[in-house]
Amino acid sequence: MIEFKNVSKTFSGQQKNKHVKAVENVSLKVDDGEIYGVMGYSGAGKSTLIRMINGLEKPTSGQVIVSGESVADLSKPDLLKLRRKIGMIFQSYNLLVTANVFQNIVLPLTLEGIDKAEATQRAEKYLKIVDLWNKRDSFPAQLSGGQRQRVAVARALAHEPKILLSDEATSALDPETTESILSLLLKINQELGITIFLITHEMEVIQRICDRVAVLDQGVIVEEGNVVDVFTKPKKEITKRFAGVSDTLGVPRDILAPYQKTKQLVSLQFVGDSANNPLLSQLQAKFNITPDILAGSMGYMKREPYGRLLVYLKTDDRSQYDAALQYIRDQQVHVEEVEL
Ligand SMILES: Nc1ncnc2c1ncn2[C@@H]1O[C@H](COP(=O)(O)OP(=O)(O)OP(=O)(O)O)[C@@H](O)[C@H]1O
Repeated sequence: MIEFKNVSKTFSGQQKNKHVKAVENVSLKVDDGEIYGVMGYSGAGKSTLIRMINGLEKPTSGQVIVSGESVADLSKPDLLKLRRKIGMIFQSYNLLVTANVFQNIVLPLTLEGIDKAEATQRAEKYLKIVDLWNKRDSFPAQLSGGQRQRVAVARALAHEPKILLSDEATSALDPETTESILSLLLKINQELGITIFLITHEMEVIQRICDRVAVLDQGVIVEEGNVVDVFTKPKKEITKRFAGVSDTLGVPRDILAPYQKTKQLVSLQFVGDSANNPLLSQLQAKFNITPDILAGSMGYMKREPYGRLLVYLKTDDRSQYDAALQYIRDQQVHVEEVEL
């Protein structure tokens, strides 16, 4: 388990009295086996936060506790021991360019004192898990970005960590390769039971694999919780920006203006089972309302179906309209009347 208890980190600048508050009073808990994401724009404090988990940075105040131990209070040998339980992958892969794929896994293990036979066995096991056993003799320069990241994942796993830290691991990759690395991380989490703590500025990463998320803005956690809750009911403007959510789903205002006169423009949000209901056809049958769909998107939050629609509920009968809104709510679909 990873726990941040009122953690702040201030860097003193080169000029006197110039301090940067990189992380401010952060408290969060990550349970064993979870995939936890911290999301924020550049400079929000994400790297500082993740580096405090393996003791690369020390908090100015507060405590970071990993597997029951306060990281900043560990002796050097104990910190080394803890770091062995924590793997890390980066945007830039950090592979040894003069070593082939196999040696990239084996060398760090032997440096750690693991004997050659064991190191060789682990290299084979984890290169097979990341599906790169056939590239064991290649050098990093001969691999694609996605393959390099897979080597980095295998190298981290070969130390058999309990926790994997991921620092923007997919930020340099195209969407398809990103997807393949994210499904690899999900597999590692599910099959090996490794807790994953990741930082990212990409909503898709959080949406695809995380159980819980913290939104970090200028060092402060502004929203935190279950991914579906945080992104389907975002409270803060920054979270809405990440979720790409505006009530009008990007439809230009002049196109919406004529609908606005009747004030029967609504945004609907479906999560889980409610996404499978034939709601719109029921509105027609039950309330004689013709729903006019102006925009929409469907997708998944982890394995949960999730959708948004911007709909004009066409009817001259206001009481039918009000009854329809109540009916929509009764179906566990989140509905909001859109004000332009
Ligand atoms: N060693 C340092 N000395 C001084 N200031 C620092 C240091 N490291 C980070 N900072 C400052 O702390 C703030 C948070 O930086 P951090 O790198 O943690 O953010 P980030 O969210 O990871 O950004 P990015 O995604 O761009 O890496 C920034 O204002 C940064 O300039």
